[in-house]
Amino acid sequence: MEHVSEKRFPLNAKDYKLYEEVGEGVSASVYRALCIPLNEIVAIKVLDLEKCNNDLDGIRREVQTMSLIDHPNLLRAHCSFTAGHNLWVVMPYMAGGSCLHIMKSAFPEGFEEPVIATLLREVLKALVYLHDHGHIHRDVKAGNILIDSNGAVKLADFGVSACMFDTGDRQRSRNTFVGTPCWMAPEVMQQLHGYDFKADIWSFGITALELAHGHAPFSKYPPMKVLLMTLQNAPPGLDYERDKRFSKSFKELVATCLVKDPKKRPSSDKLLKHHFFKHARPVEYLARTILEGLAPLGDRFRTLKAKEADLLVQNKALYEDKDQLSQKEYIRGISAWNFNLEDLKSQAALIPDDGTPNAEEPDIDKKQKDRSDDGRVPADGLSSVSANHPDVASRLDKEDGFNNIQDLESSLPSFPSKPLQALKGCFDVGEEDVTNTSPRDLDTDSGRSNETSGPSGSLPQNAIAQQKKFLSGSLLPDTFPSSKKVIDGDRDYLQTKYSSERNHSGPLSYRQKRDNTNHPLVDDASEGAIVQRKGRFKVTSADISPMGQANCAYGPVSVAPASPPNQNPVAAAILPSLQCILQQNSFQREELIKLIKYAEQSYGKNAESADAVESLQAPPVTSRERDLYFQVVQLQQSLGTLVEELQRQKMKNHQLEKQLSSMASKLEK
Ligand SMILES: Nc1ncnc2c1ncn2[C@@H]1O[C@H](COP(=O)(O)OP(=O)(O)OP(=O)(O)O)[C@@H](O)[C@H]1O
Repeated sequence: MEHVSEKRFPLNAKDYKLYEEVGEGVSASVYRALCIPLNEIVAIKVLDLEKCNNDLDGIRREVQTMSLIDHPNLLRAHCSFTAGHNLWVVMPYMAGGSCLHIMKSAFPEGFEEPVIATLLREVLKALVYLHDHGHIHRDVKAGNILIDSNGAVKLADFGVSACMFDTGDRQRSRNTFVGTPCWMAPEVMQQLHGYDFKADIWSFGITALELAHGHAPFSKYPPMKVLLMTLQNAPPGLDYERDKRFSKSFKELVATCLVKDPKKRPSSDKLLKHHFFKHARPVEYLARTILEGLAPLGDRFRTLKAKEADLLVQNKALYEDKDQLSQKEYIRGISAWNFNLEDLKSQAALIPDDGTPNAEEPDIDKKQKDRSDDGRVPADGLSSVSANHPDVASRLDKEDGFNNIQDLESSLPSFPSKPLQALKGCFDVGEEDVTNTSPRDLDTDSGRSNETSGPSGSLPQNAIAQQKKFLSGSLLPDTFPSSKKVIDGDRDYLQTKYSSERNHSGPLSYRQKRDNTNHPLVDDASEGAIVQRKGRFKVTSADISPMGQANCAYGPVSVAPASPPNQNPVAAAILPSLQCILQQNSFQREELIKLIKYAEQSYGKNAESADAVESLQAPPVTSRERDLYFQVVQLQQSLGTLVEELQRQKMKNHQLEKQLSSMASKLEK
C-alpha cells in the first residue's frame, strides 16, 4: 500500500501558483498548480464557500474523507485551507484527467476490454478499501475515475459518500436519495429499506457499461425517464449482437453487478476475484494505450468546453429539448438535473413517441427483448437477470419508458410508489409551479444552469483574492459554521424556486457552482420562474416521510385515465391527490402482503397463509383486523431496528477485529 506522503504541503495560497483550469464539477473548479516550496505539480480544487452556505457540513465531510483515506486507488487530499471565501483542496495532479473526459476526447465508442478490465480492477480495489472501512462512495462513475501520467487510477469525489458506522441523523443519510441518476441503484431510488455497499456495486456495473460504450445506459434520457426505466425495465447489460467484441466473462461481470436485488449482488471483495479481471494488465498499459497522443489535460478540457459551448449555440433554438441538455451535461461529466416533477413529466413527454430506438441506446428495446428470451441468452449468464425480474417479460413487447404525459400518469399503478412520492414530496411540485409555470416555461428554464462561458484557463478573481483566513491542518473544523440546518448531516439540497434565490444562497448554488453573473448566456437561459436544478440530486428520508401522505385515503380507488394537465385544469389539480391515493393503496397492499408473509414465517401458520394473503386484496375492515395490523407493523418496525442495530454492531466488530489483527501483525514484525 502506498504510504502517506511525509511531505508537508503549505497551508497558504501564496505558496501555490495556479495554472490552467483542468476540470469543473457542479461545485468547484479544479486547476493545475505548482506547490512552490516543494516544487511539485498538484491539482487544486477551489470551492466558493459563499455560494455553499448550506452545505458546509457536506464539504467538511468530503474534505475529511479525502484527507483520511489511505489507498493508492483513492484520491487523497494533501491538505486544505481557506483563502478568502474559497476553500482550496490540494491533491495529487492526475494528468490524464477523468475516464469520461478521455472517452469524450479520444474514445467516444468506449475502451477496449483489457483497458476496461484494468480500470475496473483498480476501481474495485478502491471500493474494497472503502467498504472495508465502512464507506459507501455513492457516486462511482467514469467522471470520477482519474488517471495520472503513469496510468495510475484513482477514484475521486467523496462529495456524497456516506459512512456505514454513522448513527442517528447521519445514519439516516443512507436512506437518502443521492447520486447521479444513470448510475443510481434501484434501491437508492426506491427508498424502501435504505441501502448499503451494494449500491456501489450497481454503480460499478453501470460504469463498466459506460466504459464499454462511451456513455452510461439511459444517459440520453431525462431524469424522470431514467428513474422509471431503472425501476421498471430489466437491468441494462451488454448486448449479444452489439457487444460481440466483449468476452463472455465481461458480460457475466456486468450481469452480476446489475441485479436489482442488492442482496444478490456480490461484495466488492468477491467481485475482485471474478475471472474477468484476468484480462487486466499492469497500469502502465493504460498510459501506453489510452493516454499516449492525448493533448495536455488543460487543452482537452478547453476543447471540450468549446464543444459544449457550440452545442449550446446550435441547440439554442431547441432549448426545450432536454435530451440535448442531458447530453451536454453528461459530456461535462456532471449532471445538472431538473427535478420539478411537472417538468420531469414534460421532459419525459419530449422523448419522441415514434418508437424509434434512441440514438444513444439503439438497442434498448431489442436488448430487452433479447433478455426476455431466456432461450437466447443463457450461455452468457444473463438469463438469470431476467429471472430476477419476472415482471420484465410482461413489459418486453411494450416500448421502453414513457413517452408522454399520459403514459406517465397511466404508469402510476405499476410504478413503485415510493420514488414518485419522493419526487412529489421533494421536487417542488407546488401549486405555484402548476399554476404559474407552464410546461413550456419549465422547459425553457431548466437544466441550463451550468453552461459555461468565459475563456478556459482564466482564473476566478475570487480564487486568489482575500487570502485572510487559514485553517491549520487539513480538515475544516467540526464547528465550521453552517447557516442552515443540514438534514442527515449530509449534503442537503433545499428547494429553491427562483433563480435569484438559487444563485445567491443555498446548496443548489453550491452544486451549481458558477455564479451566473459571470455568464450572461446562462443568465439569459435561466431567467424567469426557475425550477429546481441540482447536481447530483438528493432527497432525504425526512423529505419522503409519510407526513405528506397523511391526507391520503387507504381504500381501493379507481382512477379514470388522466388527461394532460394543460388540457384540463381541474383534472390537473386533482391528479396529484388521485395519484397519491392510488400509490398509497398499492403500496399499503404490498406492505400488508409482506407483513402477512412475515407473520406466517414467525408463527408458522402456514395453512392459513394463502387465505390471509388473498384476503389482503381488500383493506382491513374490522377494528380487530386493524388492531392486528398495527401490532404486526409495530413488531416489524422494532425487528427492523434491532436487525439494523445488530448489523451496525457486527460491522463495528469486524472493523475492530481488522484493526486488531493489523496491529498484531505490526507488533509481530
Ligand atoms: N486531482 C485532479 N487532477 C486532475 N483533474 C482533476 C482532479 N480532480 C478533479 N479533476 C477534474 O475536475 C473535475 C471536477 O472535479 P470534482 O469531480 O472533484 O468536482 P465536483 O464538483 O465534485 O464534480 P461533480 O460533483 O460534478 O462530479 C473532475 O471530473 C476531473 O475531470
